[in-house]
Amino acid sequence: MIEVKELQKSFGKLEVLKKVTFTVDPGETVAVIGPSGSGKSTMLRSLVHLEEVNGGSIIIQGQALVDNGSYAGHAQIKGITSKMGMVFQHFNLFPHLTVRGNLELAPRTLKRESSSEITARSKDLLSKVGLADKADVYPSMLSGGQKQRVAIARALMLSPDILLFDEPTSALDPELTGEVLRVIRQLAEEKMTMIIVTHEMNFARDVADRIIFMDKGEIAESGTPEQIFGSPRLARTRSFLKL
Ligand SMILES: Nc1ncnc2c1ncn2[C@@H]1O[C@H](COP(=O)(O)OP(=O)(O)OP(=O)(O)O)[C@@H](O)[C@H]1O
Repeated sequence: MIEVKELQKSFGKLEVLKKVTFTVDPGETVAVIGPSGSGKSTMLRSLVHLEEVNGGSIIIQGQALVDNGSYAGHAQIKGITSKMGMVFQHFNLFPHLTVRGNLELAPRTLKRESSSEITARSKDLLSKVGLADKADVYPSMLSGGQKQRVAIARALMLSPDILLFDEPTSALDPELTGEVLRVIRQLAEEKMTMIIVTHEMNFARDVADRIIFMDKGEIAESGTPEQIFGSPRLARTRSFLKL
């Protein structure tokens, strides 16, 4: 369970998040849509402590990352964020490591399990994203869609309870988005808890259990895909979506 309460964030005088409140249940896939600059990425980055907020609370599986504007201690923050994986728009792979090296770096640094267990999981996860034959190549040899699938496999290496995606297909040529969305769809079917910031409206409609529409730092509207895409009451979303 993710609970976000009255989250506030400003960059200087610019108020980017204005008391944003929502919850995500275990196993739920939530898509976050909205115009450019509405605060979607800032909200997502706050959940994994890549941004520090100025007010409000973020409670992940009952543990407060930030409670009424006060951050938990370093160890608790590390414990909470280690349960979350993040996939970025620009993949953020390490160029000097092979695909396998990218997947295995974090688990090998943490040394929580044996080398052979780590190798076995990276092999499994590369098969899961359809890249079993790419283990030993460097990211520069891969297409954008392949890079993003490696990034998803890497995020899964630490067996996260929650996966966050920040516009995972926005940097891809249109013909490469399908292969990435297929992997995310499979994770949704497996009931991974996910928040996906996306501009892919058809994907949001097909895969999300719930859609949050952000506008000017606020949650303007939220609901099931049927409500968002079908209801005449959701006028702001419908106008944004040009429905
Ligand atoms: N580090 C920063 N310093 C100053 N302003 C920032 C910073 N990061 C984001 N902003 C500003 O905060 C606002 C919200 O940005 P954010 O990236 O969260 O929006 P977004 O909804 O994800 O937009 P997009 O769909 O274009 O990615 C924007 O006006 C942006 O310029």
